[in-house]
Amino acid sequence: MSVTVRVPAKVNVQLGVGGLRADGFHDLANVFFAVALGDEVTATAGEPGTGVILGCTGPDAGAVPLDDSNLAARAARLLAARHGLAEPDVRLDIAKAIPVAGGMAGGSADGAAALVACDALWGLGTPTGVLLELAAELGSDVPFALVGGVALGRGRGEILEPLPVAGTHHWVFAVADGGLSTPAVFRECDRLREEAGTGSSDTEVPTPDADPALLAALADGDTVALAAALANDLQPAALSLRPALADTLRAGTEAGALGALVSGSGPTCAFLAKDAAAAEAVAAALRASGSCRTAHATHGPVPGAAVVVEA
Ligand SMILES: C[C@](O)(CO)[C@H](O)COP(=O)(O)OP(=O)(O)OC[C@H]1O[C@@H](n2ccc(N)nc2=O)[C@H](O)[C@@H]1O
Ligand SMILES: Nc1ncnc2c1ncn2[C@@H]1O[C@H](COP(=O)(O)OP(=O)(O)OP(=O)(O)O)[C@@H](O)[C@H]1O
Repeated sequence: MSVTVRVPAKVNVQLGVGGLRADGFHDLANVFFAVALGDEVTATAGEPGTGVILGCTGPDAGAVPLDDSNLAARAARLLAARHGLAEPDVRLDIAKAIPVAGGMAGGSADGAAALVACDALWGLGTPTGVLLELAAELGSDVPFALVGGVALGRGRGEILEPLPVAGTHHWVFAVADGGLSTPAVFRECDRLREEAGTGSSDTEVPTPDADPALLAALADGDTVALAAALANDLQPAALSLRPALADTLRAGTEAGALGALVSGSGPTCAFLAKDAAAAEAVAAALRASGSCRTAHATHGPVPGAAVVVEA
């Protein structure tokens, strides 16, 4: 028996970053937006004693660790342990479309998908609240991949409030060569704040809040207003570590994108386009510009991790 779950990538349409907390995390005002570009994770019952076996396909499969650090494997073990089950015998096959270490929460998405797939495969019926708790244990971005749509994440991003939205927005994602480490980007953000003399701790940096203009644009389905309100406090840090991203942002804007920003911790760059045809044109221009490895047009918001096939 096997269960396949489809799970979205995210872009942060606002990423307000507070000061460094004593536990090493930053308080966020994190407006997550789920896009149709996504992974699929298939969980298949394994023979007794085989343990957790991982597989990954897709152009970037070689960059995905197929060991115990993989978030899909960690999710399967965490769910089994929560139900008092022994080491699970399960094969997890990841069809990878989300850029790896790209700031689009690809590993987190696979963790969320594995929770949902194993829950269905093992007939556990785990309540949503418990799945969200397990997701938060796996990482700050994992709960949103379960929920999808558009949501405001507070705390380190795991305390979610779904946001009212209207309509569909068309996005382009420019994928860079190589990834950026999320902790390194947060560290660079702190370093730049120290350098600017504003301080970097949570006693010095005000707690961020969601921008009312951004929330109104999302509620109204107004792409032009959303493009004007896009904001990412990690963008200066990502640009400092990878200055060439400025060329990518410029290339997409020159190709007619309404708005541009670095996605989360980067290095993927995200562009809003006025409609599907404009998104395809921006993606083609970005591919031709030589300022990124490839570019994908997609849309959102879309739902969170959900079963698509049970066989
Ligand atoms: C940049 C974002 O993708 C925006 O959604 C997330 O904040 C990152 O979420 P994530 O990759 O799930 O991060 P986690 O696995 O929870 O944490 C990895 C590391 O990122 C840093 N981190 C993460 C989240 C947060 N609110 N503050 C942080 O400082 C910490 O150094 C942490 O040790
Ligand atoms: N299933 C997975 N897919 C991809 N990377 C994974 C996975 N599990 C663990 N990893 C590890 O996590 C690192 C970060 O990968 P990921 O693709 O999640 O980055 P990201 O999209 O930048 O994350 P975020 O946006 O949540 O900060 C990878 O370099 C890899 O070592």
